[in-house]
Amino acid sequence: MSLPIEFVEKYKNLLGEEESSRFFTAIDSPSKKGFRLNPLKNNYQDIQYSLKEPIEFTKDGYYGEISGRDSEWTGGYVYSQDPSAMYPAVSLNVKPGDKVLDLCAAPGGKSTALASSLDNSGLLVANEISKSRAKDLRENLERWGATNVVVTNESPDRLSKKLSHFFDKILVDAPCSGEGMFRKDPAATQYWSPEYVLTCQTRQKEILIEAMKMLKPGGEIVYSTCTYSPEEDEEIVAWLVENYSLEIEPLKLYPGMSAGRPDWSKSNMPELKETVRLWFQNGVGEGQFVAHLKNIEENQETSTKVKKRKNKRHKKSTIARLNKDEISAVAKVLDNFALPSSLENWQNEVLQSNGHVFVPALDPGMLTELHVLNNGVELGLLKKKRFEPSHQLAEVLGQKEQKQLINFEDKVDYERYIHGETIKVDSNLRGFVLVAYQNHIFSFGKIGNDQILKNFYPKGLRK
Ligand SMILES: C[S@@+](CC[C@H](N)C(=O)[O-])C[C@H]1O[C@@H](n2cnc3c(N)ncnc32)[C@H](O)[C@@H]1O
Repeated sequence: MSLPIEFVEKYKNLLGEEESSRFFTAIDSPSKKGFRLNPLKNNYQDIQYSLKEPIEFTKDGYYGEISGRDSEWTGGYVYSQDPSAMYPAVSLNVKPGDKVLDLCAAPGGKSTALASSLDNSGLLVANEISKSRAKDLRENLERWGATNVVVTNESPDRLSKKLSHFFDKILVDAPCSGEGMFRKDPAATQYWSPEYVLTCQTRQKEILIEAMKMLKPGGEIVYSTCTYSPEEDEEIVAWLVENYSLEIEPLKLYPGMSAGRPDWSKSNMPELKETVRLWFQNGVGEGQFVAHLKNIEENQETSTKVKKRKNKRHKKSTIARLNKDEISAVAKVLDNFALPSSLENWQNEVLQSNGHVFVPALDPGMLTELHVLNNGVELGLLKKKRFEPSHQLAEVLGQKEQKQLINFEDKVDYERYIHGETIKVDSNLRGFVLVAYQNHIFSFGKIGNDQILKNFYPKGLRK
C-alpha cells in the first residue's frame, strides 16, 4: 500500500525499526472480519454462521463474515463489525437501567452493542450529526429491535443545550484521521496529513466539551478513535484530565491489546498507560484506541431548564394521547402478538403525532426543537379507524416467539419477499402476520381470503 511519507516517518520514529516493520507489513495483510449477535432476539444463537471463533473480550462477538442479504441480517440477529471496534462499547460497562448517550453513533456498530447491554431497560440516545449517516443509524437500530432507543440527528452543542448533565454513561467514538482504517479502506490514506491530524484533534475537543456538559456527576465516559495518532489519542485524554474532574479508569488488556503510551503525550501522565491501543500487527482487528474515564465531581449543578421548558413546549407540539377508539384499533392488531415485557403497558404510555402511534423512550417534551428520527417504538400508523403496524414493530416483535407468523420454508420465497413481491401462502391466518425465514422475523405482511401474503417490507429496504 502506498502510504504518505510523513506517516511512515512518524511511525518509524514512534515505534522503532522492528515494531514499525511489523506494523507496515500488517497494513498490507488482509483485514479480520467479525460480527456480533443480538441477544435481544428470540433464540438469537439460532443462525447459520459459525460461532466457533468467539472474540474473547466480548459477550456476543465472533470472527467471521456475514451477508447483508441473509435473514439473520434483515431480522437484526447480526451486525457486521470490526473486532477491535467492539472494545469501546464493552469498555463503557453499560448495565440495564443506565441512561446512555452515543454521541457520534452512525452507522451504529457501537449503539447496537450498547442497546444489547441495556436489555430494553434505561435509555440509549444515539446521535449522529450527518443527515445521511443518521438515516443508516436509524435503520440499523430499527433492525436491532430494542424498545428504549432515541435516534437524533444533531450537532453535539444543540444536544447539550437540551440534555444537560443527563447521562450516566457517554460514548464518544470520535471522528478521526482514521489511520486504523488504512488497511480496510486504503482510500483513507488520501486524506491524511499532519495538518489533518491536528484538525481532527480540534474537532475532538469541541465534541468532548459538549459531551462533558451532558455527563452526570459520577458519570462515565469512553473516548475512542480508530486512529493511532497520539495527538488524537493520549493527548486528548491528557487534555480531558487536565481540564475536567475526570479520572482515568483502568481498562483490561486482553491478548492482542497494548497499553496506551504516556511517553507519546506532552503531559507524560502515567495513568495514560491504563488506556488501550489495538494495533494491526497484534491480530485482533483494525486499529483502535480506547480510554475510560470517570467524572469524580460530586455535586454538579444539574440544569432545570429541561423541566421548565417541558410543559410549555409540549402544549404547542402535535403530540397527543389516543382516544378510546384509537386505542382499541391499535389493540385489535397488537393483541395477536406476544409483546416484550417493556411494551406490556403500552396503553398507559402510548402517544401519537400526525397519526404515527409510538411508545416513547423519552418524554418528547425534552426533545422539542431537536431532529428526532425515532423515539422509542413506533407501533404504527392510524388511518381513520384502521391501524397499520410499523416495520419497527415487526423487528421489536422478533424478541418473542410468535404464533401469528408465516415462516418461509423456501429461500426463494424469502428472496422474493425482500424484493417486494406478494406470495401465495397455504395458511388459515388472516390479517396482519409477522413474516420470517428460518424463524428470523424480518417484516409484517397481510393475508386476505385469497391467501395472498401482501408485502409490507418497506420499499426503501427492498433488495
Ligand atoms: C468513527 S465514526 C462513528 C462510528 C460509530 N460509532 C459506529 O460504531 O458505528 C464518527 C462519527 O462522527 C460523526 N461526526 C463528524 N463530525 C462530527 C462532529 N463535529 N460532531 C459529532 N459527530 C461528528 C461522523 O459523521 C461519524 O459518523
